[in-house]
Amino acid sequence: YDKGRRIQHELPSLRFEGVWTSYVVSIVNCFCTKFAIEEACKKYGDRLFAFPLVGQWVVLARSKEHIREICNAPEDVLSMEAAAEELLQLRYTIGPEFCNETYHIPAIRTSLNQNLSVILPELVDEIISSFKEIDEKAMKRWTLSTKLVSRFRRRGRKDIEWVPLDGLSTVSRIVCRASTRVFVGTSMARNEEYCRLASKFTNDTLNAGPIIKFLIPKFLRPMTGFVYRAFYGHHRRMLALLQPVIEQRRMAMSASTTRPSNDMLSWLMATAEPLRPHSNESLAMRMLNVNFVALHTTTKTLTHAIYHLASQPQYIPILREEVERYLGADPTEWNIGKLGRCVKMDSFFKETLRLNGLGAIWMPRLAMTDFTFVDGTKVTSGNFLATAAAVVHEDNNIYDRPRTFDGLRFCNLRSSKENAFDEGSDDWMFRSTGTSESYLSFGGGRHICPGRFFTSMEMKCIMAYLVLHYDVRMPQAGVRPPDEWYGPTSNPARNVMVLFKRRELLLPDAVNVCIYDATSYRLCYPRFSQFVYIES
Ligand code: HEM
Repeated sequence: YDKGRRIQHELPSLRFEGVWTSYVVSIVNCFCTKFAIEEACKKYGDRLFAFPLVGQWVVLARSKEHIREICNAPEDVLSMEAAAEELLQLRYTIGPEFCNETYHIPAIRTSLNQNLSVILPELVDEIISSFKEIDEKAMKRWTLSTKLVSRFRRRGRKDIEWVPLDGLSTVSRIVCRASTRVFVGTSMARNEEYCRLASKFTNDTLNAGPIIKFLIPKFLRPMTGFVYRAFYGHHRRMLALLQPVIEQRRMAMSASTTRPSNDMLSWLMATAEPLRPHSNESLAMRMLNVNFVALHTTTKTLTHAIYHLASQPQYIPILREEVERYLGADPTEWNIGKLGRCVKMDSFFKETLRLNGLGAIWMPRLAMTDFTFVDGTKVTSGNFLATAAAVVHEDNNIYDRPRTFDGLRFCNLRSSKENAFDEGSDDWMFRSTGTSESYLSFGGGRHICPGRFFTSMEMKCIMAYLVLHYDVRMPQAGVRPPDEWYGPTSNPARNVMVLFKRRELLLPDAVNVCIYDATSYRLCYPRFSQFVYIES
């Protein structure tokens, strides 16, 4: 444990730098990591400093110059793969094959991103279907129980309309179904066992990694990993579910030269097969890994966004108006171009990720050789580096009123720039998928998140469907549940009920009210929450 500290003795660190005192401080820091990092940043300004996490010292960077250098450093100098492997003990939790071969990354980077417009209709279809499923189950249960209660308590109809749903698990269900539809297809998206396994695998892996790292001595880790994998049996269960689908795809691929379907499984097979044929086990495991990087990140972000929306319902009409204007009420007609015009919703997600990202420390890197920054600061081989992302995101030299959630912050910044909406302008910086040294939500450099375009599209479709069909609020008006922190990682609060109310969308066909739209000088009437223009 102390090795990292000793070789980094030339870097400043918060008080208590001794072997045992630093260990105690690291445990105390566990309960207030974000605050402790902020304190250190105040003390050391733009300098690099060493920060004790439990069992691990990490060198933190917050200045633009240092972050840029970390992003630009080659993999064999500052390695992201080695850092993730070590911090999450991926070799033992997921398996050595995952660490040795990462062909799922090019599949996401090229095939998924190139096919976004092709997969959009499937994604939307699954979102509609999962909302309907949740809706029916929850509404039935709630209406029944509320009716019974109301008989005794004489509650009014108003109460019955608002249905409480667990925020995190509802979002998790929708994201899992929508992503799985794009990754494997309809059969698995509707398979309860598959979705449960995909989410459980991520949680188990994220919990087991740090436990193995901090509690198990190195020589016992291979055996612990073996026992862990055998006990949980994620791979075995995934193989049992996916084997028939993989066999079917293989047959379709050998029968014709074209790919059988446009989903992640087919892209993985197409990427892997020319190099060397991959076993069914290997492909099933690879699918688990894609779920590992895709599901919890999207679920967390979308839940945070819904908590913001429900606690600040003034944003609902703003987002709804934008969705009605650019996407329209019929989700089957949504496309990438129309989604791209929803700049307010895009800004809402970007602001959510700024304030409620994945944690206080992002972009971990392991120094494979000694690394010297331009200002002369040297980080010796074997040390971990990372960025103090939460501090950067709440820096008042970069953002105005940085601790306040302003859902339209980036939209306003975008429109304040001349020609920001023109083709070829640099407005990408203000888009949710744009990154810079002051916005680190998707990392940076060669490891920048390749799934950010997909996740942005997915979250926008879900949110658009939500605001079109529901009103949301928190049980206690205006109160957002505080995030839960585990050391440097943050999560949206669990077991929090969000109240949903289905909107009355269906107006009678023969509407006897026409509205004069002053912007387009046309008459229109409201239908399906959209304005239908009367052309002649
Ligand atoms: C809101 C959702 C998401 C967030 C906040 C997020 C964030 C990140 C971050 C911070 C990194 C590390 C970058 C670095 O260290 O420089 C990363 C890497 C990665 N992400 Fe995401 N991500 C999200 C969704 C997704 C999705 C949906 C996918 C897959 C479809 C995905 C696939 C990956 C992969 C494969 C990597 C590793 C890239 C590499 O090693 O080169 N992510 N992501």
